[in-house]
Amino acid sequence: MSTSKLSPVFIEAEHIPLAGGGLHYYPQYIAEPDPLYEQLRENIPWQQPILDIYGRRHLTPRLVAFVGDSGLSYRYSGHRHYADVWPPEVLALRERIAEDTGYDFNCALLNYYRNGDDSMGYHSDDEASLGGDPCVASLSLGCGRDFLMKPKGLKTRSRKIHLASGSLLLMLPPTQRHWQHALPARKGLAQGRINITFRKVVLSLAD
Ligand SMILES: O=C(O)CCC(=O)C(=O)O
Ligand SMILES: [Fe+2]
Repeated sequence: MSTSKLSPVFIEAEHIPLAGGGLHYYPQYIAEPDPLYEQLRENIPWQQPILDIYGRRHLTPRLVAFVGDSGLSYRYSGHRHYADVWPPEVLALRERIAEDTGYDFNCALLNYYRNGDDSMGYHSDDEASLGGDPCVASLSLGCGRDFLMKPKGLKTRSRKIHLASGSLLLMLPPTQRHWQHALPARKGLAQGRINITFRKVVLSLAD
């Protein structure tokens, strides 16, 4: 049997067990995140979709993009989104994450939080098109931000994880079934952050 030397990425990995799920957190998955952050911020065709919440229209409080394998679409936040082609640096990340974790993905949602006013509310990544129990891999670049989690049905958070620049958070099955997560606003924070969540749309289940 071959014994391969573990890279620092895995030595520092933290497993966070959750009742009905679990996380793997790799704080320094990317050694030099700043150039990648700048590159994506400048080159991704960011959009700000309009959300319909109880009949009122709101601009999404962050910028988004959706990339993936050709022809793939994914329904989230009330709209169907068609995948843009993979930017080469995001495709390379997908391949590296698949190799390192054993999970493969066919699309990614990118979120650009321009400053601390931008946010994402509580939700689960549990769309039918992701199949019953998806693994979601979340890569963070730029300003560190708090990521909150709470069991479905509870009002208050029960976990807070500070997502550092260059970190990778794996939300393991069946986390999406039992937990919600959010990225709250942090008033006064001037720096931006980009998060990429890699997902696998199960084509036969696409709605
Ligand atoms: O920005 C984050 O860390 C979370 C993003 C997220 O939950 C999502 O895209 O579904
Ligand atoms: Fe999410």
